[in-house]
Amino acid sequence: MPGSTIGGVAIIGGGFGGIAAAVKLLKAGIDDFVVFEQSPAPGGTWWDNRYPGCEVDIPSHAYSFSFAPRDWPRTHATQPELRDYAESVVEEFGLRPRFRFGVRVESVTWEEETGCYRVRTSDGAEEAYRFVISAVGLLNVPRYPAWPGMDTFEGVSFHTSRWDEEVDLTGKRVAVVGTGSTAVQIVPAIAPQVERLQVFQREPGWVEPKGERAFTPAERARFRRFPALRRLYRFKLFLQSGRRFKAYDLGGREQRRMRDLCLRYIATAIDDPAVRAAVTPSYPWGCKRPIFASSFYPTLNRPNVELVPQAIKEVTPKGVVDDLGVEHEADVLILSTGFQPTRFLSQFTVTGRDGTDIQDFWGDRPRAFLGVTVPGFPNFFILYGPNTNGGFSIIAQLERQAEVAVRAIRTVLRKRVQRVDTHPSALERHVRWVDRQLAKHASAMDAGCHNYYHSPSGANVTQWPRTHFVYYVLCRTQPRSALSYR
Ligand SMILES: Cc1cc2nc3c(=O)[nH]c(=O)nc-3n(C[C@H](O)[C@H](O)[C@H](O)COP(=O)(O)OP(=O)(O)OC[C@H]3O[C@@H](n4cnc5c(N)ncnc54)[C@H](O)[C@@H]3O)c2cc1C
Repeated sequence: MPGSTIGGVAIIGGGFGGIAAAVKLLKAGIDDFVVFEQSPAPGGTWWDNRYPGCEVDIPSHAYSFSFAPRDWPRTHATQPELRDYAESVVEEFGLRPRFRFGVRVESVTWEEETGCYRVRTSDGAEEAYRFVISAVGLLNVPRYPAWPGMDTFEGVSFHTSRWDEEVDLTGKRVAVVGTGSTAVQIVPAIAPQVERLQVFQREPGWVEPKGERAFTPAERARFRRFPALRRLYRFKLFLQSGRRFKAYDLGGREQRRMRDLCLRYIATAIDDPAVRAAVTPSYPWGCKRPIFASSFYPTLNRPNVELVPQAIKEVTPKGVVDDLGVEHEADVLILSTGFQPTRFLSQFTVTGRDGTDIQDFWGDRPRAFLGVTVPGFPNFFILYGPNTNGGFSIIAQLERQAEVAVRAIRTVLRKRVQRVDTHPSALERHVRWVDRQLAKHASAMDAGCHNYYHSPSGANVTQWPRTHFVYYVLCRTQPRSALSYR
């Protein structure tokens, strides 16, 4: 764009990924950046998901930034606490003036002549930036089912990530569709309030008690007084997650241990033998995302709650029809049907060198070196990209990705070159390694469950196959030979 000013870094998305990128840039001494966020506030996942009972599944001292420790009141933070945390990190690092809230990025297009991306936004602006960091998340675009009759429903219907706060559920007949990580939080939270709650389950998940509790005042005081203790506790949580990780090995002892733990939990927490049978999965632990919930199973014992172990096949004006053809009337239909994680970067168009659209480059197999860079898309970085989901705390994974991006940007600036790009062979090697690791993983395509990890051709495109420590080491060591600067 001749004559126009060229910006430094455009960060797209103001969730924890965008915030991590912004702070890492500042810490590297790079302060020429902007964060585009379509919502009116930071937080991403924790801004969008406001359903009753929403909270994180993993311990908060691990699910927080290494550079922004917090005096967490509970082992697992609630959604309002996490939203507040996002706000407070934005304040602490003075990021607010860098945010452009309410602005959606529509496209980024590489321009060979200027060595910049043209960034087009929903407010009609077009600006040039030397670098782009995409932080638009993995679980950001809701998945709406295509059941026949959906638009004929006379009650109220909404997706869990678009919770309608105007709707009072008191005394209503409510149908929750889905029994994944979100539904198991909503069901116990709304059961005492509604007249009748039907929970539709297509396929059960392996559920383990979460063990959430408030920290005692003494524990909190110790963490405040001795920050090294808190760091040690965080480190211990990551170490323990390494043991859990072994359970993904199908033939291993840990796999059996996790199954037994979950089976014992079913036996002790659920009264009705028919419900116990219905919630018992027939596939290996770890095939689907493991579910952490301490109050879901006990809630199924309530007289006003019914588990319907059937998928939905149709919606009528009065309710839903299950796979067996039985109609269930409902006033409110809550779609706990998840997101569209395999459609990476569907939120905006990315055009790289020679006018290549990233979706054409990917076809049915979204792939990126370490999940972050893609050959032919210079100076472009993806956070929470292909095959990075897992590794315990996504915040930790996001920090590693932001570090890869910021180190590369700093190298471009230090070497006074125009661009950084990825050797195609480095990407192909990385993908082959990921595929080899995932072939032994409980989430493999043929392990026998429905999960959200696979693209239509069957490639697992979302999951990181090893622990966070392995990711950490690879992110520190591999970019040196995989990235080229000129
Ligand atoms: C209900 C739920 C529970 C979860 N629980 C856990 C958990 O227990 N542990 C865990 O590790 N992870 C969990 N996750 C995953 C969670 O998404 C990540 O931990 C993390 O919050 C992802 O941050 P992000 O910034 O990458 O993406 P997001 O939080 O999704 O943020 C992306 C941001 O990009 C913005 N955006 C998207 N497109 C555009 C555009 N074109 N222009 C401008 N802005 C755009 C969005 O508005 C959003 O604010 C959970 C996810 C969900 C949905």
